[in-house]
Amino acid sequence: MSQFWKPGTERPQGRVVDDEEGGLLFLFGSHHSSSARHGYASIEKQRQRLPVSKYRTAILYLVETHATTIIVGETGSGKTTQIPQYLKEAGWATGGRLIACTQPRRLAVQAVASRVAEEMGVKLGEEVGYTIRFEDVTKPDVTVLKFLTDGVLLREMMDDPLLTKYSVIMVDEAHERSISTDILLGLLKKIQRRRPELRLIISSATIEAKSMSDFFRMRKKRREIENKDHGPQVEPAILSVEGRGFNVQINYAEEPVQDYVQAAVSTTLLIHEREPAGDVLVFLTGQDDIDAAVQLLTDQVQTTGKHSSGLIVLPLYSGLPRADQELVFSQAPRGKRKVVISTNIAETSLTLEGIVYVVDSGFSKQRFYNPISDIENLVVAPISRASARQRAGRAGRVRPGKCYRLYTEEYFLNHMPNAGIPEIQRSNMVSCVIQLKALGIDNILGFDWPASPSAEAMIRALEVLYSLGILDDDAKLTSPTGFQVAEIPLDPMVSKMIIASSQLGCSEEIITIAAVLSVQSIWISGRGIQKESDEAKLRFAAAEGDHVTFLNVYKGFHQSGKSSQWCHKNYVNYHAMRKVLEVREQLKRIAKRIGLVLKSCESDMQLVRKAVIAGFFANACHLEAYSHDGMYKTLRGSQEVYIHPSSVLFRVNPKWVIYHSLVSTDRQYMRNVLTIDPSCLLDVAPHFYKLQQSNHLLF
Ligand SMILES: Nc1ncnc2c1ncn2[C@@H]1O[C@H](COP(=O)(O)OP(=O)(O)OP(=O)(O)O)[C@@H](O)[C@H]1O
Repeated sequence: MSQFWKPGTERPQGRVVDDEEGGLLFLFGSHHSSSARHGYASIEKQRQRLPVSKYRTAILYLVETHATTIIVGETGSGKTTQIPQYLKEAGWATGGRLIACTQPRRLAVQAVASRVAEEMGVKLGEEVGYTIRFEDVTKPDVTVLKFLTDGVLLREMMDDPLLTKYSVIMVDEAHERSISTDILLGLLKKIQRRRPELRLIISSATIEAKSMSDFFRMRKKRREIENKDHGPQVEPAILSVEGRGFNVQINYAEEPVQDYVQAAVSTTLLIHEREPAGDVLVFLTGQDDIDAAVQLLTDQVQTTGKHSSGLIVLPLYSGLPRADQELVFSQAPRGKRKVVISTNIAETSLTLEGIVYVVDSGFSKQRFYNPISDIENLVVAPISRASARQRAGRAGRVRPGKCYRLYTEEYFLNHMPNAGIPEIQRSNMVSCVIQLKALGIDNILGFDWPASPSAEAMIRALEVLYSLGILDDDAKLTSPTGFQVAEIPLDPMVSKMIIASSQLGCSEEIITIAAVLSVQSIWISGRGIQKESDEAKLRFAAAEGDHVTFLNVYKGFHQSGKSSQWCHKNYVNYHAMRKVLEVREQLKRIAKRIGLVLKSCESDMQLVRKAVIAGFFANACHLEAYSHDGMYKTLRGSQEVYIHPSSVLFRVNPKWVIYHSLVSTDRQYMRNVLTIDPSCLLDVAPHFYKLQQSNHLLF
């Protein structure tokens, strides 16, 4: 590999722990309680070896004496798995109180909770439990350590605004600055003023510690009052945990790579050919990239035949069904090498035990929102150095590892941004505004954020919510629509579409469509199979567009007995369809809970179209009369957009359409497109559109 790779000079990610007790490779057990096997070090010894264990007393002292403690430490130092246990051991979970530890991602919540349960020798769901969207694995009065996503903790606030059952809340991976983490931090700061006994722990990377500390520092007057009461110190404490896990050798590409998917595949094959045993974790950007890489790896393995028996390739992205996601935790059979190809879902908090090699493309899909055009795009963008370190840190957790960065060292050192932009500053704010409104926070513009979103984005969000009938003239949630939308954990436009479908009598169909829209793509696409997959798509194509086409696919899948062969034959992604089934069931449960009527309209697609328009009327577009290349203009904002090649309406170019989302490459492309009758826009959203005398629709 030396022609392509050059060892880097970045400070090593970790140190090699001395082999005093039984050999490096035998320090840690497997994910699912293997500590007793093969003479592995006992879990207690593993815990003691983690760098954070030397700080146990200091951490407990700071938490006792400070309202907020910010803990900074390298990846793998043991923050997530150990600190909640220390708190429990020190008595913070007595008297019916709970300790919470939040994570930005669902998969990490489950993985960390099961590891901590294993370390404590208890059954998951009893003393140690977790809650993620649609899934609660906790037991009332029994669970004392609870892992949850920050989004779920926000939802808990709707029932218990002061989060009274928690004694300590640890916000983990705060440096990721996910939108939910930032809202949570703003709200926790408010709660702290009303509940001085509540303790916060913010675990963060170094670069963010100072800004977190500034954010939680209270104003002088307040400080003086509270210090008189001899309560905890209100100045945040910062503790830096020194020490890391195992050594990770960093290798950089010698030249910039042209095609990171192909480069990731070649690097994986080289690792497989030349490196000793150990699993590989590859970071790409999204389902399309990952499916393409899985396909390429499988093809190359088959054509060369060289590696055929040795590789097990597993995709990992949020659109995969749970059971498939969990496969990444299983051990590869003896003599086989597992290759996990993942989005940044695996970037933080996860320990995949067999991983020795990490291949980092240097890219991830990131949201970028433009409040002027009101367009939010998921863009493939370079990651930050903080992310690159997190990715490298996925190797070296249970033994030394290697990381192959598919970019040059010069790029890493001189061009890669140090940290990413907080999500709240590059996102559409509609969901966030609804959440705050549902929590009774009316003065959204005056809310104390760790990083303020732009005023334009806020105003845009208020406008959109008003036009959807979710907020009233006083910017309060409407009843029942606004409150119902707040209960559905989806984009408000999708939620509004579901609510409208209940009134129109087509909720069964619309819930299916909403479930399909929640996965990235239900089609199998990739290099070399485009023609076949396009032909297969035509079998389901509906003149109305993609939404109705999805209903045809769902029907076919259902009639086939949910068969994987049927999917394979029709170039439909079986994983994605299983996820659709999962989400569909969850949405039906929520719909029932909030009093929606579940009903099918059979084949009346007019009703389906009307319901889609009720949510997405703001995304209406008109084909430009003079355009020969299918250029549309959005009615609102007059932005140039085109139908995405993956749409069944690509090249059909109907006159009027609405889209679900935009992707930006060389142009702005509309994904998931439906033909509409413009008069319907006036029926459904008369407050939003009006007819000009010349019969043109005006926004
Ligand atoms: N499922 C697991 N199987 C084996 N070892 C594990 C597992 N989970 C954690 N560990 C061990 O515990 C160490 C600390 O993990 P922990 O998640 O607490 O670290 P952290 O400091 O929070 O890092 P990060 O910020 O990357 O999440 C890991 O490096 C690994 O050695």
